[in-house]
Amino acid sequence: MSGDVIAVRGAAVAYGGRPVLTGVDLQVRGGEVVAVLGANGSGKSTLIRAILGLVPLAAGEVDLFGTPRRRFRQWWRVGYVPQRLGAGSGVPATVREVVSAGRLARRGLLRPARAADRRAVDAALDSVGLADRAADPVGTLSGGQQQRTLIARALAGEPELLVLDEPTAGVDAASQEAFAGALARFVGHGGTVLLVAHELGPLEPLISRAIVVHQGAIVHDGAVPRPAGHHAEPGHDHVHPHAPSGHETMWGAP
Ligand SMILES: Nc1ncnc2c1ncn2[C@@H]1O[C@H](COP(=O)(O)OP(=O)(O)OP(=O)(O)O)[C@@H](O)[C@H]1O
Repeated sequence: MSGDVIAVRGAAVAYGGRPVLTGVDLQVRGGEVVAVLGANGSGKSTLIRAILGLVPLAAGEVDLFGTPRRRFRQWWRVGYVPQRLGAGSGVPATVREVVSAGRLARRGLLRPARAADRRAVDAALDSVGLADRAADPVGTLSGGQQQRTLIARALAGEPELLVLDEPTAGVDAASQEAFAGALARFVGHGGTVLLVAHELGPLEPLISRAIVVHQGAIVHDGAVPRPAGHHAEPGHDHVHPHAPSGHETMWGAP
């Protein structure tokens, strides 16, 4: 039994027989903020989805909070922010409704919301700077604000571990700053973070460790690597989460 929040040993994932991750070992300890970097298609999202059990492992093991993931039931301890809201879902939910959904794992579906639930939702909205938009339909928000809504939904559950897939990809500067602030507060309260990032931007000072995924394997685990090539130039403004193939990212080949 380890004190790791996440422990991955020898993990492999294949889609339709095609290996996408192989031989992945990763430990994340309590209080760490670990960034998962790598070129488009390298397997970053697949890694975090495998950790959460959203895609099956072809080999290897994952433990969450010291429990084999197959037996892990305490999902309120984990907040997950997927890559983006489904475009044009047409659901006219308000920001507060979406964020309140983050309380469900805490309170169970049948028990009515209590003051503590409302407080947690208010705190989460505040933390991402959306308190004044709480009553607005999510669809009227900018992409960055919608992304912040998903982050608030995860924070509302008061998780111990936050797993985020490209939380700032294609997001405006104000939303990036708001997210960095929310993350700093979460970490300040002892939270643990695993996040996929294309570029770190204002998150960089918060990152305690970076791993780089290249062609389905972890090729670096340690300090945040230095940006390379033209992406390192001041003023380079990369906002495309999914660059066309052939376009090298700043975290490209090791
Ligand atoms: N559901 C799926 N079915 C089949 N192949 C998939 C599926 N999801 C991802 N892949 C493929 O697996 C590989 C890794 O994808 P993944 O999304 O993990 O990469 P990524 O590093 O997160 O990329 P990006 O930065 O573009 O999000 C890619 O070649 C991708 O096309």
